[in-house]
Amino acid sequence: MSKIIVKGGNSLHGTVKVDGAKNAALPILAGSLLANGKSIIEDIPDLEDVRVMCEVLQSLGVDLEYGNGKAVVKSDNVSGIEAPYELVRKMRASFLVTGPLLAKLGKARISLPGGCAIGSRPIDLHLKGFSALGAEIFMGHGYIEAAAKRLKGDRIYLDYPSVGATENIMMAAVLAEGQTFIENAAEEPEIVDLANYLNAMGARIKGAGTDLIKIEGVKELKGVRHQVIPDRIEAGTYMAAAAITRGDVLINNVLCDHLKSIVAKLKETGAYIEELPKGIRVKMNTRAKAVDVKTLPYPGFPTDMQAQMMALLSTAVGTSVIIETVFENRFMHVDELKRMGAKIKIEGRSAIIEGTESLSGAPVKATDLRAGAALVLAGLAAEGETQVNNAYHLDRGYANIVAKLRGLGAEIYRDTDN
Ligand SMILES: CC(=O)N[C@H]1[C@@H](OP(=O)(O)OP(=O)(O)OC[C@H]2O[C@@H](n3ccc(=O)[nH]c3=O)[C@H](O)[C@@H]2O)O[C@H](CO)[C@@H](O)[C@@H]1O
Ligand SMILES: C=C(OP(=O)(O)O)C(=O)O
Repeated sequence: MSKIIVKGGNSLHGTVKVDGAKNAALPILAGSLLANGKSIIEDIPDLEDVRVMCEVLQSLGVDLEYGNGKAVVKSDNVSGIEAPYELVRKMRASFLVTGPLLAKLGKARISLPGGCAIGSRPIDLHLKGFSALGAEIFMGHGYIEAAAKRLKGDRIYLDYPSVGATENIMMAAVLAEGQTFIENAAEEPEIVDLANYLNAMGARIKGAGTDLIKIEGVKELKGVRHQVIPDRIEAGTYMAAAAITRGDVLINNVLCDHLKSIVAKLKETGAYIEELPKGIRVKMNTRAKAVDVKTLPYPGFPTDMQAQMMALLSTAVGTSVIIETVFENRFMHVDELKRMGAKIKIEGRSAIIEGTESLSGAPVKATDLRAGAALVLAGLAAEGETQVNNAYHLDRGYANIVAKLRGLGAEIYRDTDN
């Protein structure tokens, strides 16, 4: 089981480049199932989750080559309809093949994703959407089966603006008969990127990025070339790394428009931030000031940055409150940060963080991807050595994190022997 070892105390300086967005690449790869002909998808991050999605697609009969940030995909001969337990249990986002399979082949059999370390994560909204489009849904033996001869457009109101449900329903609706309206849709930039890819393939989607998405079904989609947007969460993590180490870092390949809530909160902590056409510079001279944060669907503060922000606020002057509204159990990093000397109390969905001048390095354990990132950030600022165990969680979402941080002057390495 691999560990990341961090010796804290170095301020980070220099330039780091962000990769393509995991949360855009995954639905886009799933969406490539819908096309005939070749799609070339570029700026795909080199991540474990991407490799799992490629395995899922290949198991369905997709002709897929992946390497050096590029996937060449041909889905003309897809005949498989099943995403098995062995793959879905590795990555929940595998469930995103359901909409495309249902649209293209009229059938899908997918292992139920189940919960994970951050919450129970039901899929009721995805299924409600498929049913509204005319699919019959059966559940049994840990699998969901959905079937429809041809889906028919409808008006679907999401009780919550779920990212995955919006994407899955959008992908199901692009080949449906007639018009579909998704109301209270999620507005994340990754949904816009997926819609741009599908529209380039010939889909007719309007309103992606707003809470009302209109889809006019078409008969066929054709493969195209597409470049995945930069990862705003990876960018935010390096921004927080600059702030927690009181460094000065230029983060390249970012879209500042996608980072507004993160920029606003970091500015409140006292960071100097300079937005450039394709980059963002974060400089911090003093200890952060305490701030309050509430996670919300986009354009609110992202839940995927909550743990990293908590690491920073653990070292702030004053008391901060973080309210996590998106996932019911996304505070698993708290006990680990406390082992490093952080003073945090949980009250329901709120974490009350009394900033402390210094954290102390300790052996800790990543419980999920962003918890792992938060512990690495805390380790960068802590006195002495921090060992982040179960570091494989970080490989789901951060390509080359150790090399990137080392390039900024961090003393960090990976120990794969244990
Ligand atoms: C691969 C990917 O893009 N993952 C992101 C996606 O996850 P994901 O798409 O799973 O997140 P959702 O937006 O669907 O989930 C948000 C909330 O809605 C609830 N819910 C969701 C679906 C449903 O059918 N019923 C239901 O109750 C979830 O349990 C959760 O409490 O958006 C999350 C919220 O920004 C991010 O943290 C994840 O990084
Ligand atoms: C929660 C995350 O991903 P997933 O939805 O794939 O679990 C994340 O990226 O922080």
